[in-house]
Amino acid sequence: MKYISTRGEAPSLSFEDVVLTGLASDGGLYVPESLPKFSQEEIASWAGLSYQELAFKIIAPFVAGEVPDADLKKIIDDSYATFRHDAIAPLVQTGHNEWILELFQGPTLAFKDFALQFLGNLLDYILKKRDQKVVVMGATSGDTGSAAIEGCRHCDNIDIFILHPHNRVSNVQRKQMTSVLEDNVHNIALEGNFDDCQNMVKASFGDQSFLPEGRQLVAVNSINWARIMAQIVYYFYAGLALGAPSRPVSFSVPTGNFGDIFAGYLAKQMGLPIDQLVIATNANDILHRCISDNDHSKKELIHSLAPSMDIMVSSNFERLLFDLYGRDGSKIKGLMEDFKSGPMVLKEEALSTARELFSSYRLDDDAMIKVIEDVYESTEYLLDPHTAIGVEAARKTRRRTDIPMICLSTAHPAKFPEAVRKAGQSEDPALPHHMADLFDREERFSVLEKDLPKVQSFIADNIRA
Ligand SMILES: Cc1ncc(COP(=O)(O)O)c(C=O)c1O
Ligand SMILES: N[C@@H](CCOP(=O)(O)O)C(=O)O
Repeated sequence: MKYISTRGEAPSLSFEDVVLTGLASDGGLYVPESLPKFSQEEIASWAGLSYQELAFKIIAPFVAGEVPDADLKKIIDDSYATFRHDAIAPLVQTGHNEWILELFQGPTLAFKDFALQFLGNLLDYILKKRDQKVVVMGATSGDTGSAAIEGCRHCDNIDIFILHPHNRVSNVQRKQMTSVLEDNVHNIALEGNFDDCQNMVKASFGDQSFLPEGRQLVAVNSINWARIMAQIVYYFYAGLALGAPSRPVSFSVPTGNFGDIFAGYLAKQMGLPIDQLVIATNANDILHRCISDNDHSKKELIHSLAPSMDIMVSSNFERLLFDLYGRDGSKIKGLMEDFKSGPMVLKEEALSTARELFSSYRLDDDAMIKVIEDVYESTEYLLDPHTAIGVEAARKTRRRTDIPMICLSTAHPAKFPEAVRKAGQSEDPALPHHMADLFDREERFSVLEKDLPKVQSFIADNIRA
């Protein structure tokens, strides 16, 4: 299996090399040269497999033997051993044929654990085998950071630097990151927004000369292919649990960087019968505007009560565009260059395919709060703000009620007490037992200006020998 860049100029890479990178050298994102495809019979034969067994079936073709099967199975087993629910991704019914897929049962209470506990173990394995040390640099709007830190904190061969927007993540999210005090973990609170953090990460991948000799950057954001790959699994898992492939299923996905829903799109290309894929956005609605009005233009980022989705430039949209433009890297290069200085306008054919593939909907904070209230009143189920956006987007855009609609619950409500209180809850939702003392833990982080050379010197100064 080879991995190629969406901008067509960077060298193709093997699986292990693609895991050890982030952006391609031409600024593009890596994707597999071709996707594994599964027949309906093969998918049907997976009914009843455990999450870990299914993960192996789906991930192994992408690894293509570069990691021996027994080692890959162990990495998968270790990665999901820390989840709090035996089903790993349990389903809960909230309405007629409407389901919540709880993706927050991992150690840091968000869907990011599915890929990042796996990526942490995979990196540890590859780096030990190669006797190599790397620098992980990531940007977070709150959830990727803690999941990546949890996945990498025990890796001797990794120094990890996570940039979060100062005062723009919830207190629980900040504490989860900044109370990890291992020598190899560094939190930077950047005086800027998530897009500023993400831009710094991307710029640093483009020019890594600030690093000591022999070190390279590795991404933990969804620009890293391994993130997307691991997220494909739960689409198959939920689909199989609700009758696929004998019947289709639909998904609604709270969306920011477009990684999670892109994994759903890939599951569909690989053979899972998916009817609808709903892009659910908060007020930072560039993707909804793009699908509904062909308006993919940047606006000022809004600070919302679903802060993890406060993202304007959705990195993984480029991976979809690559497919929509016939996998022609030169066209994507041109589009992305134009987008630096103005809106991106999709050509008619690409837009109409995107509209066949995706529905979209946007919710602002007031509407989202009302959904948390209403769902709690009718079911006593407490949604987190991001999930609430997904649930309402599903209800508003659903075409067929005879097809199960699965709303991805991307975070635990305890991470966002502010929104939950506004939705009428008299107490903050309880944190799980392993985090009960979170607010008593010591914190360590550095506040830095939005200045790339300063951030890069901070990183260079703190890399262990
Ligand atoms: C809780 C939560 N929901 C939804 C999203 C959006 O996911 P994606 O960026 O993969 O679109 C994120 C982060 O991006 C998140 O942390
Ligand atoms: N919501 C994310 C933003 C980063 O997205 P990623 O999936 O590309 O890592 C976060 O919580 O950090």
